[in-house]
Amino acid sequence: MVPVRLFSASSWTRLEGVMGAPSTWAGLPLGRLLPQQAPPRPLSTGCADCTKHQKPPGKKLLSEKKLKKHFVDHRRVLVRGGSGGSGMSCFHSEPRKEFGGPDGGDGGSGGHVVLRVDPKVKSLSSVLSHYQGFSGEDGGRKNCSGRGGAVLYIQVPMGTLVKEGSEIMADLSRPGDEYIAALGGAGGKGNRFFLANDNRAPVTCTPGELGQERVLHLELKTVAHAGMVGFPNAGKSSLLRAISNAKPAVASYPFTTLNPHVGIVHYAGHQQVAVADIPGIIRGAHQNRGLGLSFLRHIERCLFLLFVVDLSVPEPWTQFEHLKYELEKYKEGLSEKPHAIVANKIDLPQARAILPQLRAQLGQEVIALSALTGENLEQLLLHLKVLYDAYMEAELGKGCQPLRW
Ligand SMILES: Nc1nc2c(ncn2[C@@H]2O[C@H](COP(=O)(O)OP(=O)(O)OP(=O)(O)O)[C@@H](O)[C@H]2O)c(=O)[nH]1
Ligand SMILES: [Mg+2]
Repeated sequence: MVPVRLFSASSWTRLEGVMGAPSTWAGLPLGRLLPQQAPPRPLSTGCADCTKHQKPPGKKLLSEKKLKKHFVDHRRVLVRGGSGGSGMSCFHSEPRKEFGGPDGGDGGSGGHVVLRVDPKVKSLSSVLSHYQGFSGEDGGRKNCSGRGGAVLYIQVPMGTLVKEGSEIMADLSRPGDEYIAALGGAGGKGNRFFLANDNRAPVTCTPGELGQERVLHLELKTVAHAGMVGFPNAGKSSLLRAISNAKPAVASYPFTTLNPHVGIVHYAGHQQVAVADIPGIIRGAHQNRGLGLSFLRHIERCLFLLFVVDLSVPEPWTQFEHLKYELEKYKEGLSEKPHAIVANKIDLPQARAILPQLRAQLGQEVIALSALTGENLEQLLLHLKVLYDAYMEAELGKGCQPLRW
C-alpha cells in the first residue's frame, strides 16, 4: 500500500510547542502597518487600536533542553483513598409518635483514586506527588445515607508502568486503561443498622473507615509501533521530520535529542504507524555511558525497530553491530525484534561508494536513503507498512487486540 502523503502527516511530539508565528503580518514591513505620525488623540482610548499592531500570539518552540525539564518519565506518588463518611445516631421524631425508633443513616463510602490513560498526556510531569481521594458524606437523619465520594482520576500517559516496591502492578499501555491506585474507605453504619429484637433503641453508630494508602512508582515507557535506534548524529530526528510532521531538534552535534519523540505516519485507509525517535546510543550505553540506560527502556515497548546507520562514517556496518550488542546487553532478545536497517545520508558522495560494502558485510536488506534530500524515503515507508501489517496479522491471529494509533 502506498502512503497517502510522504512529507506531511499529522503527529504529536513530546510536549512540543506550535511553530513560532511570523514576525510581521503578511510580509508587510512594520512601517506600513503603523502610521508614520500618529495623530494626537483627544482622549485615551485604551489599547483597542494598539493591539492590532502587536505580534499575533504564538507558542514558541521549546528547546530540547527545556523539553527535558518537562519530560518526566519517573514519578513516586503517595495515593490515599477518600475516607468513608460516619454513620448517624438519631431517633425518629414526629408529633404524637413516641418511640419512633432509630433512623440514623449510613455514611457514604470514600472515593477511589484511579490512574487512567489519556492519550493527550505525553509525560508524567503533570502527575503530583500526593493525591487524597474525596471523602464520603456522613449519614443523615430519616435513614438518609451520605453521598459517596467521587472517584479521583489521575491522567497518565500511554505506556505507564505502575510498580509497588519492585512488583509490577499494572501496565497501562492502551488508551482508556484504568487502574485503581487506592480504594476509598467504607462508610460507617448508622444506628438504624443496629436495630434488633433485643435492642429496639440502639444508640451505636460507627465512624467511616480510612481510605487505602499506597506508595506507587510510575514509570513511563514510550509506546510506539516502530523505534528508531542509532548512533548520535545518524540522522534519526531528520528522518522522523521527513516522514512525519513531528519536529524533534536536528543539529550536527551528538546527543541533540534528549527525550523520545513520536511522530505518526499516515497510510491509506486511515492507518497510522507511530514511529519513535530515541536518543542516540553509543558503545557502552548499557554501562550508562552517553545518555546511558535511562532511555533504552523506551525501546523495549516498540514493536519493531529501525536501525539507522550513518553512511558518512568510515565503517558503518560496525554501528549496526554495536547497536545490536548494546540492546542485547540491556535486555536479552531485544535486538531480535522485527527490524529494518536504514542507511542514511546517501546524498553524500562517499556514502554511495561504501554502500555495496555495507550490504555485503551485513548480508541483509539495507534501505539506503537521505533524510536531507528525501531520496528513497518511499522504500522506507513501504517497508514500515510491511512490518506494521505483519504485526497486525500476528496479533489478530492470536486473538489479541493490536495497538492502533
Ligand atoms: N548530508 C546529510 N546530512 C544529514 C542527513 N540526515 C541528517 N543529516 C545531518 O546529520 C546531523 C545530525 O542529524 P540529526 O537528525 O540531529 O541526528 P540524530 O541521529 O537525531 O542525532 P542525536 O539526536 O544526537 O542522536 C545534522 O547536521 C543533519 O543535518 C542526510 O540524509 N544527509
Ligand atoms: Mg536526534
